[in-house]
Amino acid sequence: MITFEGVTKRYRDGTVAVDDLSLEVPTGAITVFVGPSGCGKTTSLRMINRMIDATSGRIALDGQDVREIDPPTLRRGIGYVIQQAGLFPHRRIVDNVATVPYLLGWNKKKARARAMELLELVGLDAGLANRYPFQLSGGQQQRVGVARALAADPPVLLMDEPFSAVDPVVRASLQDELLRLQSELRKTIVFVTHDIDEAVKLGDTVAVLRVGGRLAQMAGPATLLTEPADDFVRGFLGRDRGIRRLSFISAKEVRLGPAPPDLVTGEDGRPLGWRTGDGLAAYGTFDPETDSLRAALDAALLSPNGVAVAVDEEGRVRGVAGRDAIDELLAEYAPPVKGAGSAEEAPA
Ligand SMILES: Nc1ncnc2c1ncn2[C@@H]1O[C@H](COP(=O)(O)OP(=O)(O)OP(=O)(O)O)[C@@H](O)[C@H]1O
Repeated sequence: MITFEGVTKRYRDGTVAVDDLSLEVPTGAITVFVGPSGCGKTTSLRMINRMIDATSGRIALDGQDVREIDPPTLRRGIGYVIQQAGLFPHRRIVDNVATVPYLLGWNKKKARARAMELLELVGLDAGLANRYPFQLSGGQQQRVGVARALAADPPVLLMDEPFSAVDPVVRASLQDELLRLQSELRKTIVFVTHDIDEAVKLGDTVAVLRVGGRLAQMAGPATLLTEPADDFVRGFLGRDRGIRRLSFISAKEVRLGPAPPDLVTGEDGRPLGWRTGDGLAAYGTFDPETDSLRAALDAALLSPNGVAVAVDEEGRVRGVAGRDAIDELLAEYAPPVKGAGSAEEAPA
């Protein structure tokens, strides 16, 4: 566990970047620091591995004050991933990943073998190992950055906007990959982002900071979306807060009706499309057993007639949900925001 106890950072010019911050980062889970630009996210993160020292207060790692641990020892147990990966441009990918093992004095063979293992772990082809960073896409470089941070198997990982320099599609796949990795590795991860969607997707716990480095609210994503602490948090979550919340509600609740005859299915029971005058139109599907209400809504929006097709795990049609069935649940879980106050500070 990482504990912040009344931590303040005042820079030399008098800027108070973090003000009396107290919070706990649980072991083996992802804690996201989110908030508008300049709210002290990066400063808070870097005080953990002492790239920045706190002005006052205490940060402890499993009970030990980080100021009592010399920085190289401290950083050996803390992986660090930054935006645009920060790879060494003149080192091959394999040697970039092996950076920390080399520093730890491992022999080259062992360090490279570990690097190859890690490349596989983050989903990169072994054929990329001998390339240089500029020969990789942005998304691949970011994966290398994650592999490098994991090289010495540190229990703690600090990630500072690691996916913000890549396009939204690559970004979503990097996020999915991180969640997959985390389900295996169970690291203590502190993840900084200014993107609330990324925060609620990745965080087991989300800490919302406001400018001045003050904690506005710390909660699990579902609680954050349902019970924002104040107008600032409500404003930061945005007007589509209700829609985001749907991701945390099971689609099992959607009332299904029988599939109408104009839904054409194949012999295997899988949908082929909606019959129209001149062919088949697109359809959207969701699996009520595993998907969220958000997926059901997306499926309804994808179909020209607004009807979502419910399928089983094999993709076979189980029934359909019309907009009325989905609207019933939307009215319950995502009612229109009444009299939402304006945020003190606009989100980044
Ligand atoms: N070395 C420094 N000297 C003076 N002020 C600084 C320094 N580094 C950061 N700051 C200020 O401290 C505040 C917090 O900065 P920080 O980088 O921690 O915020 P952030 O939330 O990570 O922002 P962003 O999302 O824009 O990266 C900002 O007002 C910033 O200008």
